[in-house]
Amino acid sequence: MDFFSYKNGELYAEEVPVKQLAQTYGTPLYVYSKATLLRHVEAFKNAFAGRNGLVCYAVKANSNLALLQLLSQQDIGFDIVSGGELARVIAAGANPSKVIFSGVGKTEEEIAMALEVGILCFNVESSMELDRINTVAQRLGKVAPISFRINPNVDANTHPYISTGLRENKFGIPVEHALDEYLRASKMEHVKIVGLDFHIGSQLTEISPYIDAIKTLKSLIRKLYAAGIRLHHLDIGGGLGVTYSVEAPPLPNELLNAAYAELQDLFEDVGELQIVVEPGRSIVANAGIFAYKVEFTKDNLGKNFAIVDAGMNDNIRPSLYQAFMNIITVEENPDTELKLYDVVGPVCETGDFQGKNRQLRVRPGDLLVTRGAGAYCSAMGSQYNSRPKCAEVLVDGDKVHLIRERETYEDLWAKEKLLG
Ligand SMILES: Cc1ncc(COP(=O)(O)O)c(C=O)c1O
Ligand SMILES: N[C@@H](CCCC[NH3+])C(=O)O
Repeated sequence: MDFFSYKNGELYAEEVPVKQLAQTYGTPLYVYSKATLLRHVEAFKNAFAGRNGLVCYAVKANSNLALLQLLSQQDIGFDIVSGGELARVIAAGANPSKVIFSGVGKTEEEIAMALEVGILCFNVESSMELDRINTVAQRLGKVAPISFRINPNVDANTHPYISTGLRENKFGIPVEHALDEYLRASKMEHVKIVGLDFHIGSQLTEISPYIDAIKTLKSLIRKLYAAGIRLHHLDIGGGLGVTYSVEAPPLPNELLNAAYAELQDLFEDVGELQIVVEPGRSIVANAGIFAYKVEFTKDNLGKNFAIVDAGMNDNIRPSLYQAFMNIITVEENPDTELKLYDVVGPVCETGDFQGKNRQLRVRPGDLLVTRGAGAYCSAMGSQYNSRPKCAEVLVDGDKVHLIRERETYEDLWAKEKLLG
């Protein structure tokens, strides 16, 4: 069921007309559907089919406090990559004991903060990071739970900027070094080995790269057990893709079924490990839309532009990854001529577009919507060109919650200081 659908020629978010939201809260505007978000969380939880699993939502995809609050109420954990994300999940009321800390550049302060609040584990991404965690834990009189993020050198078949499991990518430690690092960690007094992790990329539309990674890591896990190192969990990362246009990514239960099937022989030998997943995009992307207004249309010698009030600062995905995101009109406008448009923003960059060559029936003043905008859109927003960050609302049936106020001009320079 699509909670963003047309009724009488007009787009609704659950039971609220998008036009009404735009009138009340202005544009550009991010609109999220609570029912969609919760359905996606349930799909992951159910995919474990009663087995020992943990869903850790990847906060980077959308870190709005109210959304984190809603997610933590679903009794799931979080995957974080910074002290800021840790502070956010705590502020949202999450339990730190379900937080996994990923990322290649954890600072001493971030490690200390995570140890003080008692997170589930650090996904260690380098030899030096292991030493740093052990040293900080020693200083604080703690034992840090750790898991190594292993780079299995598999091709995730996705955009090069969001591929993370190849040797040439900065993430994780090479599988060839893994046994030595685990052995080193096993001798450290202030770390405790609890798991093994991989995350090979984002917007994956096939199961096979996950299975290739699991195959590689199964033999590593056997070597660890032979060396007397036992694990509590195996974290298979996030990365499950979503449908932006014609992609048909696997469903969470298809991924988990395939993973369990591949792991069966290992689990028979070493016992069943908890499986952790770190989904971001597949939880929030299609739970959100981005609504904006057409300010002008113009015809430059046969090339049509729809100039909108949303810029690359609000949603950078099309500019940064040439990402295709579906653009639809809020009113179906059957009487308006269908034309081919580049949907461009007000930012002074040629790369400032939401979509190119789109067949649309639009007039100035009309509202457009980019679909699939719940993930990596607001979260990657900036104030470039001194554009205040947009408002965000969460729709729940016929109720609307303003979950981020539109920034004011004063907010733009709130942290800046004039010379004395
Ligand atoms: C370590 C880690 N976990 C989880 C995710 C979430 O990925 P996705 O939003 O593709 O599910 C990412 C981002 O790719 C990541 O870097
Ligand atoms: N920002 C990327 C995904 C990055 C994944 C983070 N590891 C996107 O919008 O597709």
